[in-house]
Amino acid sequence: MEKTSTDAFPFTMNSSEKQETVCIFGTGDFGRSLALKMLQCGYSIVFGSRNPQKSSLLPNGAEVLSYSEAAWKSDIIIIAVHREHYGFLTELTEALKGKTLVDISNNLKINQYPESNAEYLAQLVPGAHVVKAFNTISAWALQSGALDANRQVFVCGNDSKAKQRVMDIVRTLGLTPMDQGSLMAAKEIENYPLQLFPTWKFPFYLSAFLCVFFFFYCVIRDVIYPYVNGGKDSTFRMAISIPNRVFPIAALTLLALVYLPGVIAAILQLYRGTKYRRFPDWLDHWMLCRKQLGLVALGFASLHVLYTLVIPIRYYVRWTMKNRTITQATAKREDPFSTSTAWLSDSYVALGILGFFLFVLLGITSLPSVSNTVNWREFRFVQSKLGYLTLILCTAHTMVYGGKRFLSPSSLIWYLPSAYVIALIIPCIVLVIKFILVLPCIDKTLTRIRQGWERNAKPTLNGERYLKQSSVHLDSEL
Ligand SMILES: Cc1cc2nc3c(=O)[nH]c(=O)nc-3n(C[C@H](O)[C@H](O)[C@H](O)COP(=O)(O)OP(=O)(O)OC[C@H]3O[C@@H](n4cnc5c(N)ncnc54)[C@H](O)[C@@H]3O)c2cc1C
Ligand SMILES: NC(=O)C1=CN([C@@H]2O[C@H](COP(=O)(O)OP(=O)(O)OC[C@H]3O[C@@H](n4cnc5c(N)ncnc54)[C@H](OP(=O)(O)O)[C@@H]3O)[C@@H](O)[C@H]2O)C=CC1
Ligand code: HEM
Ligand SMILES: [Fe+3]
Repeated sequence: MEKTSTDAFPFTMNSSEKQETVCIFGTGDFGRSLALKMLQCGYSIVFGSRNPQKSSLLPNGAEVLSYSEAAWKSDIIIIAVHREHYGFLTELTEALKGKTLVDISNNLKINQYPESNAEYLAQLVPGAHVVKAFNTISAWALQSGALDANRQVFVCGNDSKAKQRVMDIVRTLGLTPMDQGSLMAAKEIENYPLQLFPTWKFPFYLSAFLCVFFFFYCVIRDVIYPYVNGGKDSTFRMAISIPNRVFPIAALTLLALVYLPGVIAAILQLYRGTKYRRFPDWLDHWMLCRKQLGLVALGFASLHVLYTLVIPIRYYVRWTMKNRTITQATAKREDPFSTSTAWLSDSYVALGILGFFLFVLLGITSLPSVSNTVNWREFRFVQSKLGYLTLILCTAHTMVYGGKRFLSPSSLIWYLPSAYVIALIIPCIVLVIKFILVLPCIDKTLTRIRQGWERNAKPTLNGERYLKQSSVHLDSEL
């Protein structure tokens, strides 16, 4: 078949160049999508198929042969077949000798097989050079061109020439190859698409725990206590009142937990007198999911704002207001205006609004399209300085909300303080330590340590000088 189709014109390759022929085994979803993309980028495609006659829906311009015929047509063969069906390849050992086999397969579960699919393929066809690639790209994304989200193609293989050729193809397709080393890396690469939001796991479980804990805490104080003490049914509070305590408390706690690892890291560096020792794993991982923690916190803060907006239209609130007015009228008693209460009430709402504004600003700067337009220092300024300001404002909002009741023994119910008092513990700890850390004498030492100065500057015995991993990670994340 000649390559004459209109939807397959070359634009990346010089038309005078001889077109490279690539063979694709398997005419399934992925094989077809990849073929279409490669034809558009100027490659000649030969499909290998069990039923070359019956194959349908193939892109115009591609040739379809039997597996054994197709194998002789090209040096590069992309195996777009599920691992379970690799068996037929053993019969083609002769034709595949010295050729580059590209394994693109995925499994259904992490660690489904003892060895990676690519290593299994290498065992089946010992004479071929196996390269792992493309498994993190979906057939749908290849076809629809919606590749903005993920242009990275992880590539690994033992033969560097074969690997280079595959990386060239990846580049020609407008994707970015990421060399992951030898075929030993295949197992990890095969696990990538099977992972479910790995950096979101910790924030997710933590916020679920916080919500459940504070929900039951508030139920005890706001529902069970009034029932036990006066037979009052306050269960309706579980719909809005209690969520509007739980969500802002979760937001404040998570926001504080975004900034806690930074101060722990600073204390560790001061204590050790060097920045060249690796942080413990838990701290490293905590540092790496701060962005996710922050975004989850922003989500909860937004919920709090929405719940707060509906307060005036709530039946319970309107009833309470009306009833108070009637009670005062019948008792001919006036409620004197308290300027200090007015100040407290306006202040805490104003602090909340400002805090939320900065919170949203942090969220906006974390969008890649925005963070790409600011430099590293500007990003740090927003995330670190304005981030602390957000934490200060939100903490102040909560403290002033507590106002005169804050820490008063009368607000204890069954010895339990109000939920927001508990929620203030972590933010206050973070802010106090941060305040100590920015005192000039301590800040000076910390800055010197972070510039490479070491308190005991003699060579370490085992020569281990780890880079501060988390900051490296943070840099590469941007
Ligand atoms: C809504 C929201 C969105 C967020 N989005 C993002 C995001 O997109 N990306 C992201 O990374 N975080 C994000 N975060 C998390 C958080 O804002 C940042 O991680 C922030 O940089 C943490 O600031 P920090 O001062 O605690 O820590 P760090 O900036 O890690 O450092 C603490 C201090 O140490 C200094 N320091 C740290 N490392 C070094 C070093 N190697 N050399 C010299 N000095 C050093 C810093 O200058 C700083 O003063 C987000 C948070 C929220 C609430
Ligand atoms: N779909 C996707 O988005 C992605 C898929 N992958 C990987 O690509 C590979 C192919 O996936 P996909 O195209 O979706 O799968 P399909 O089931 O759509 O296609 C598999 C193809 O394998 C061929 N094949 C060879 N031997 C057999 C056999 N014994 N039984 C059934 N089929 C056989 C068939 O082609 P023929 O009839 O021509 O012989 C078939 O069309 C898989 O390893 C998958 O993990 C990787 C990333 C993304
Ligand atoms: C537009 C912004 C905001 C407004 C208008 C606002 C308003 C309010 C109001 C009216 C209350 C009292 C709720 C009640 O009576 O039950 C409250 C409580 C609270 N707010 Fe906000 N808030 C805002 C933003 C924030 C933000 C960004 C945070 C923190 C991340 C926050 C944390 C809290 C906390 C912890 C409480 C105490 C909850 C409780 O125990 O009742 N608020 N806020
Ligand atoms: Fe890591």
